[in-house]
Amino acid sequence: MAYQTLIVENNDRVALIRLNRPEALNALSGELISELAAAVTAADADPAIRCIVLTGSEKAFAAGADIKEMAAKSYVDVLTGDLFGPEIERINRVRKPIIAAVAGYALGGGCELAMMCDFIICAENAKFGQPEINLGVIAGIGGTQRLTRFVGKSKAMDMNLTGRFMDAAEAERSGLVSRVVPVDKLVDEAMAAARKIASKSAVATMVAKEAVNRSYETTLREGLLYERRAFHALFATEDQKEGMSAFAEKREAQFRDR
Ligand SMILES: CC(C)(O)CC(=O)SCCNC(=O)CCNC(=O)[C@H](O)C(C)(C)COP(=O)(O)OP(=O)(O)OC[C@H]1O[C@@H](n2cnc3c(N)ncnc32)[C@H](O)[C@@H]1OP(=O)(O)O
Repeated sequence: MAYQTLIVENNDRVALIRLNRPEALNALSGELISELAAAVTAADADPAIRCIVLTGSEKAFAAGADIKEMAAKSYVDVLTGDLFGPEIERINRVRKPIIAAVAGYALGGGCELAMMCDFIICAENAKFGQPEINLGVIAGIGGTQRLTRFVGKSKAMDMNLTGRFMDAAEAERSGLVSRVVPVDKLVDEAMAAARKIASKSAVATMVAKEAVNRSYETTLREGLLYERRAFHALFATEDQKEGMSAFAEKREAQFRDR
């Protein structure tokens, strides 16, 4: 499919999706967000793809929702049109792992989009923020909920109430990102992580993603039981036999996703 605001490359079982609206710092226009939802859904359905990497440019991952496009909308418009709702639901339903590779600004919806991914690798120049308060609104797709779970109440309040940005070092210290790398290594590092994930059992990978995400939505007791049962269930797969035999035989496992 041809996209106007994205560049999609499928490379060695990894879909690399680049947001591509440089003139607006990858602001999330209606067109961009619909194309992104379509691209991640297509990658999720493609049996040749095992992992997705989402990135932007060196200057901006994404500077948030497109303010100029939203400015004149009324309450009735955004409520009845469910602004962002359906597209974000589609992105959140992706079952394959998604890595956000963030350089430059990840603000508002950009920060929220990165947090929707399974983990974030960022460049040394990354800046995260929820500056919606400066526009007379609040975050609308995760900035008050996911950010609080990542960095705790105090920092999430600070960022949502003052609109201040967090740099890469603070983001790593706070647990928002998993690693920080030089800008020119960002995409290579994210692609290497994605290829590593692609080499594992796709069944175990999918179950692991679901189990970690479950920890956000349930009690510890329920989550631990869910995890244990999911672990037990993987003993019904050929990949469990292959993985454990390969360990004992001191060779690389050849997973077949069965
Ligand atoms: C998803 C929700 C519900 O949570 C809501 C949101 O996300 S609301 C949006 C939150 N984001 C912001 O408030 C960030 C807005 N952008 C900026 O503050 C600055 O652009 C900057 C600090 C990221 C970068 O500043 P600078 O380097 O000076 O570049 P600019 O000249 O400002 O920008 C270049 C160009 O991009 C356009 N731009 C930038 N951000 C947006 C945006 N969010 N929406 C629409 N357009 C954006 C900016 O207007 C410039 O274009 P021109 O005016 O020169 O044509």
